[in-house]
Amino acid sequence: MAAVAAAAGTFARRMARSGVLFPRSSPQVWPQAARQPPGLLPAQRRAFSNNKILVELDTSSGVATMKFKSPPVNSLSLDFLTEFCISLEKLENDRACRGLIITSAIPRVFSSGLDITEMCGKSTEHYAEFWRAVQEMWIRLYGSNLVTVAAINGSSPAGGCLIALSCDYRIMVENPKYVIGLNEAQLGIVAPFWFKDTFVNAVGHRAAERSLQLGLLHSVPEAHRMGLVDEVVPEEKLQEKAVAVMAQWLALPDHARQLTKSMMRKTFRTLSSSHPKTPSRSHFQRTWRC
Ligand SMILES: CC/C=C\CCC/C=C/C(=O)SCCNC(=O)CCNC(=O)[C@H](O)C(C)(C)COP(=O)(O)OP(=O)(O)OC[C@H]1O[C@@H](n2cnc3c(N)ncnc32)[C@H](O)[C@@H]1OP(=O)(O)O
Repeated sequence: MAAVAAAAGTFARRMARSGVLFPRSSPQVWPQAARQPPGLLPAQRRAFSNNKILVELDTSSGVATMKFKSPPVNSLSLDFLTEFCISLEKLENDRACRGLIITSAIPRVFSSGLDITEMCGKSTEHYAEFWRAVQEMWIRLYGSNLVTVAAINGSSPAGGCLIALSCDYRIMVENPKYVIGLNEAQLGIVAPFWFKDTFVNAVGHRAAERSLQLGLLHSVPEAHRMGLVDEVVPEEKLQEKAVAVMAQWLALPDHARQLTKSMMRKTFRTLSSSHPKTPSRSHFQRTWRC
């Protein structure tokens, strides 16, 4: 318990050092981008970056694109998760931003999921901090007020799939080599219940039960058929499609869409507010035999 509290403090300090203010206090009002003072021509693009993630915000459309750029496979390390939360928080606090497209700058991989090296041979405090960061990433993304579109341009197992599932809409590139799913059971581990709930929410109970028990990684057509991804496109059309989908979602008043999203995801937010327990150090070590 003390380790979890210490981890929460460390994570909060990392976020605070970033200069990010949170939590967001009031819902945005539509349309953000139209509320620029008349006569002032704002810079159309803003960008910020760290060594894991690049973010570009087009202030004229209100749409930001977040690109994962952490070679070799965009694994979700503690640093990555921290940078992710900081970047998301910055966008949430930017009145010019209404929508976020998440994609990868690494060829063939969207994200390989949780960084396995973070879960081996580390201290209790480290596991607690890491686990806290995993939960925080999900809570913030799943509960985000922004319209979130996952433009999945590569394989996306386990935690990578969770990121996609936490978005409002998923578009995946058609490629016979790409797979997506919660494959934890194949690794001999159990997907945490909030991974499972997010999955069930997208594909329904029966499909989730089969897929999770077998730890399946689905091909793109299969993922599309079962509703794990909403749309499939050729690689060269991905960005154009993501922008078109975003425009469709942003055509609605923010407050109505946000309240609806919040209503749909409320059960999860209630669950998450109690911060599911961190697995113990011995659990990590037994799981990964390290
Ligand atoms: C106690 C814990 C309790 C519960 C946890 C439950 C929740 C767990 C969620 C997770 O997300 S666990 C992680 C699950 N992830 C995977 O199973 C993915 C494994 N990786 C792959 O399938 C492939 O790497 C790929 C993403 C499809 C990419 O394939 P590619 O052929 O392009 O690359 P390659 O396999 O050669 O890998 C390159 C390089 O990257 C390292 N790697 C891969 N995945 C991870 C990872 N998740 N974490 C850390 N490192 C990873 C891999 O070892 C290679 O390293 P090397 O070059 O040094 O050998």
